[in-house]
Amino acid sequence: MSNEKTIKSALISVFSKDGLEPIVKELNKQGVTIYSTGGTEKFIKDLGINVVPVEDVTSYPSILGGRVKTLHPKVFGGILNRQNHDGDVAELAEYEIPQIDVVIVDLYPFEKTVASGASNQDIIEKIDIGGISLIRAAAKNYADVICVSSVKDYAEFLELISANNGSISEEDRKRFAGKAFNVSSHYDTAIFNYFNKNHEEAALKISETNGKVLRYGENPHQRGFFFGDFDELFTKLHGKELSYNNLLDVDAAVNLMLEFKNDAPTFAILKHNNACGLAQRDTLHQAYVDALAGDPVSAFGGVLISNKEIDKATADEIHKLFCEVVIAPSFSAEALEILKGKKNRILLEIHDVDMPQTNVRSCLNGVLVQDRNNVTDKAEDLKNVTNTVPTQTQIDDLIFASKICKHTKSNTIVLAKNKQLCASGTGQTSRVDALEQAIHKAGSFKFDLNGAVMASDAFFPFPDCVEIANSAGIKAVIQPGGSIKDQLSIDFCNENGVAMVMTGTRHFKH
Ligand SMILES: NC(=O)c1ncn([C@@H]2O[C@H](COP(=O)(O)O)[C@@H](O)[C@H]2O)c1NC=O
Repeated sequence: MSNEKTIKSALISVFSKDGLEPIVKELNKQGVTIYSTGGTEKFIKDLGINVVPVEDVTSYPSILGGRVKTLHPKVFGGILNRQNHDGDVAELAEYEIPQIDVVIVDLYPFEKTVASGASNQDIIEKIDIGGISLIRAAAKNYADVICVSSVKDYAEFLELISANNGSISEEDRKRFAGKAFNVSSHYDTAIFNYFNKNHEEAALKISETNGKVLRYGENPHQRGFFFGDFDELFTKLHGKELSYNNLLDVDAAVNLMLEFKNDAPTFAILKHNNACGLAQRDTLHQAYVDALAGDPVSAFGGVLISNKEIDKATADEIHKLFCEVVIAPSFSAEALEILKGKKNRILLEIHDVDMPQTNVRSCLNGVLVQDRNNVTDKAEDLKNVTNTVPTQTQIDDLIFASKICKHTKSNTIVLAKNKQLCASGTGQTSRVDALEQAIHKAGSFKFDLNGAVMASDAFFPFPDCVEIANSAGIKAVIQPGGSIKDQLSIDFCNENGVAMVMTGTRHFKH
């Protein structure tokens, strides 16, 4: 190992004292001089270990309620000096500055304080100034100093110092410096985002510290990574590693099923981010059977999601299908046993947490950001625009179809009947193509579209869609409205006894 340095002194200033004890004991065993701040100093003293208060170095007390305690040339000189620089060494001696070889800091918990709903004043007080400066200084001077900036790194640091009698290589010091700048930049991002809640500054700062290298990206020749806290949303119960495409499907499935979160048992099957089967029934087993009937061909290799615990009867059915992922709020013990029967099948228990309220995607040489589409069409939002008004059953189906439509790639047309997805046209370049695709698909799986309803993600520019739908037996339509030619579609519906409602809300999904 190159340029090993033996630790002789350490500055420790931590908010949370968790996990510190073994480190302090090891440093003490190795005869390291420990400098420390108020609460940390007391913690170390209480362990019966010698510690030098940082005030003895600075000859200043902690002032302004702790806002200034380590911010002093004698502290930062001790960290930032270059040990191979004669001028620095001379100045250290001249000003009686002690050399500091290790800095261990745990910052004030800014993000946790914001998340707790604390007052602005409490949040401001949790902006760590001294700690972040110590981290940056120690990391900058990794040539001589090692910086431990997170509890997560304590175990590794302890191993390093125990294994080599307190001697640490430059590679390790540099690696820890990288970790330190990860901590400091994440911390500043959180602070900026708190100050920039209303986007006064035209800047986007995203900091995800839980990165994961995926097997590959969308295709095997592309690299892929996921940056996010998967474990916050799911408990993975079984199966292989999730791929890039699995993650996209899981995202689509979760967002779709949130529409039915509090409804009767609902089951959805997705392929390539779109629902190819979805049904709502009195039992989950029946919901699954009827979802699968929507398109048993596409369901092969799909992602499955339910809004209720998966029971044995449903698991028995699912087990007959080759599917990549099954997501549910919970699985009964028997269901789990059955579904684990396929080694690679991924089983995810979804937690009851909110999805992010912002969508981000790459665009040109930058990123596009928008609010989440939080509008779900409800019965009270529907405006009857035709002489024929929909029946209650049709209204239920219209809302059901509109929820699926909202989560299907544009242009889309969704056909549904009795709370079952009959077929959809997805991602088509014209609305007529989407409708014709849906009718054709419904025909291939022997759906009788007489009495089915149609949902469209955006308005009908011409009356052609209602004309085609009527010919297929569809008698109720939901769409946002807003075309200058809306009246042509309304007139056709009136002449043919079709009920049409408008929502006023477009649900494009590109
Ligand atoms: N003001 C300073 O000079 C200063 N120096 C270190 N701190 C922080 O004080 C905390 C430790 O305080 P204590 O040892 O008193 O429990 C750490 O979170 C550390 O990041 C400071 N506090 C905030 O900026």
